[in-house]
Amino acid sequence: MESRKVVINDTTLRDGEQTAGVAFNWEEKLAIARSLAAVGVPEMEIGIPSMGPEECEIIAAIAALRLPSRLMVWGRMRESDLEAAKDCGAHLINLSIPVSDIQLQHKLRRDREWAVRTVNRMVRRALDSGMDVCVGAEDASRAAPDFLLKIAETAQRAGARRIRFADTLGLLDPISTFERIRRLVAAVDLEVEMHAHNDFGLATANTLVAIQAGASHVNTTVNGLGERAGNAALEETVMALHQLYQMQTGIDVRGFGAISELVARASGRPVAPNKSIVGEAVFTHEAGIHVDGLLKNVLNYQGVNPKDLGREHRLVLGKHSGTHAVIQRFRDLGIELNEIAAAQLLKRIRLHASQTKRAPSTAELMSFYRETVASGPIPNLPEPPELPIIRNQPSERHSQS
Ligand SMILES: CC(=O)SCCNC(=O)CCNC(=O)[C@H](O)C(C)(C)COP(=O)(O)OP(=O)(O)OC[C@H]1O[C@@H](n2cnc3c(N)ncnc32)[C@H](O)[C@@H]1OP(=O)(O)O
Ligand SMILES: O=C(O)CCC(=O)C(=O)O
Repeated sequence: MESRKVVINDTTLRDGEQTAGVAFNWEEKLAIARSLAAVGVPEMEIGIPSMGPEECEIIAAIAALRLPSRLMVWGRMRESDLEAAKDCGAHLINLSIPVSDIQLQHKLRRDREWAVRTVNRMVRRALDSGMDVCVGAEDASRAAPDFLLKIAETAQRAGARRIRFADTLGLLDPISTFERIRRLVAAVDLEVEMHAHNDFGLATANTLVAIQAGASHVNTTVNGLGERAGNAALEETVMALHQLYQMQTGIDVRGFGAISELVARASGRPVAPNKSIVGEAVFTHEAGIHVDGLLKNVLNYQGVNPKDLGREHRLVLGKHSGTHAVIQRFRDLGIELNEIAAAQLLKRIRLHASQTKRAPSTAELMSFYRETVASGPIPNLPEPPELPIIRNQPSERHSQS
């Protein structure tokens, strides 16, 4: 892809915190904001001033940090929400309005004409308060396409700088996302921001496709936190932009592990071991063919380079191991196995894995080895080393790159 820059507007502190049961305290909000700014996230949506004075104070405290990131707050298309937001110190306000008929009629009990009039009036009012304005087109994916364009044109005429396309229920697939965003980008001279939800597991894919269709801004959350199934994950979106499209975001991905842990702790939502990019297990390998391939040349089974994230490949022994992995592991422990011994030990390791559902520790491996030596003559099998060698090899981690 071309060297066009895309702006990440991370909404961990707004949509992320909307996850049912999540409530960040003051320190956690400040710490998350600081961490996002430290890795170079250029924009963040930090809260909802209309929630009341306490929320406004937290927002103002984040603003007082004078982070290098632009700060957005969220509000409804209401005077009261604008009033609440105007002294918080945010640079941008996202004024949200549902644009699907279902939500206009059955949530707000309004019609399309009301929506157009309201966007026109509220954007102008918001500009008077000195903030830049984004119009949040809620439920845009279920809106009549021509009506969405009318809202966007109205927003532009009134002076908004951006329109957010919200796939509020996560109903789009990549092809429909591409078509809708391309149409929106072609119709208006506004920044276009994609806000994707993950109800079908497509949030990151839809976000990437929106960028291909011309979106200038995208919303993400750390660990993909957010309403229901969450939003597009920051770490997935940024890594994919860098690696798959050679697009730059200015974000230092080496900080993702720490931010992920911080947000997991603060949200009480642990990260699944297989969660892309930041999951504990995403660079761990057991399968014999994979480990053999990695040992011969790491590129055989390396899609993402763990070093880019400050991590390492980790090899573990288990039910699916092969003899090459066993030989290498014992070599690391100072023992050169022959193939017969490796095959015997592999059997023992498989039995252990089936019984315990975990990798053997170093001490257990050494005990398997002693059992193997004791069990009968295996040509050229050395005596087990003395204990200091075991103590010198405490780590279960094997760096391969
Ligand atoms: C899709 C999204 O994520 S949108 C963001 C949603 N986020 C949140 O709701 C989290 C924070 N929310 C809150 O703290 C509260 O809901 C508040 C402070 C915003 C509002 O609280 P309350 O005034 O008690 O209203 P409540 O939440 O029960 O109902 C929502 C009201 O907002 C109205 N509303 C909803 N969206 C909009 C909108 N975009 N523009 C104008 N009004 C809206 C509803 O019609 C309803 O108004 P009504 O009382 O006239 O029927
Ligand atoms: O209107 C917006 O700003 C988008 C709100 C949102 O979080 C959503 O629709 O999923």
